[in-house]
Amino acid sequence: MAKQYDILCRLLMLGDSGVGKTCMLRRFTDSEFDPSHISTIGVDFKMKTLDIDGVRVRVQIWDTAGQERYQTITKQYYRRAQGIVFVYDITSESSFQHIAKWASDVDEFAPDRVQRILVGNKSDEELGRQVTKEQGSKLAESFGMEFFESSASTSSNISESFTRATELVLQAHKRDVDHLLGSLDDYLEQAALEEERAGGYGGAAPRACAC
Ligand SMILES: Nc1nc2c(ncn2[C@@H]2O[C@H](COP(=O)(O)OP(=O)(O)OP(=O)(O)O)[C@@H](O)[C@H]2O)c(=O)[nH]1
Repeated sequence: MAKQYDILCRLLMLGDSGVGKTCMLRRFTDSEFDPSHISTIGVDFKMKTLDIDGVRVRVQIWDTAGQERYQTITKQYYRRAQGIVFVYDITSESSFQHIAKWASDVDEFAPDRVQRILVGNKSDEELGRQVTKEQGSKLAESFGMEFFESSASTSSNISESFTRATELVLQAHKRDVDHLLGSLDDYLEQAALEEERAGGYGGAAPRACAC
């Protein structure tokens, strides 16, 4: 059977519990928003295929638990990440302050070449805003990251954020794309197996995502 993608790209979402990582991912892959907060246990993932400049990129996005008690588990996933989406909640000053701690963990545990973006989520909650757009932008700049404000609720900048993170990974690997294609074949085989075993997101999502 013909391959449905050219490259597999692995992104990892990091940020405090409750900032909206799972909601962002669901919005991106399933176009859904569920206002309830069920904390992620450990890690979960979803996949979506993007067309970036004619390259079919199968993006595997790992959604990690923000809760401290899962950190030992989640850190094991940093090593294989190619892109990191740091997320804070614009209505939570503490989640913004903690980005420095998430970034320092990534420095310690992720590959040197990992690409990063910063996302301030819940931009629809203007009345509860505790972190200005300028603060977010400055922090991102200080870490050399691109910055977005998003809303999983309204869908604002959700696709843009994940797509940009994927583009950055592709750019970073452009020179050794042949090597990437080879090694990512293994990833896809493994991912397909895991997806089949897990039945997608907690068994609720269809196996083939809307890509
Ligand atoms: N208003 C608003 N609420 C949001 C948005 N994104 C998420 N939420 C709400 O924030 C809460 C937490 O969202 P989750 O996606 O479960 O948060 P999380 O970061 O995955 O949390 P952990 O799994 O514990 O790490 C939920 O009640 C969501 O409904 C958003 O863009 N706008």
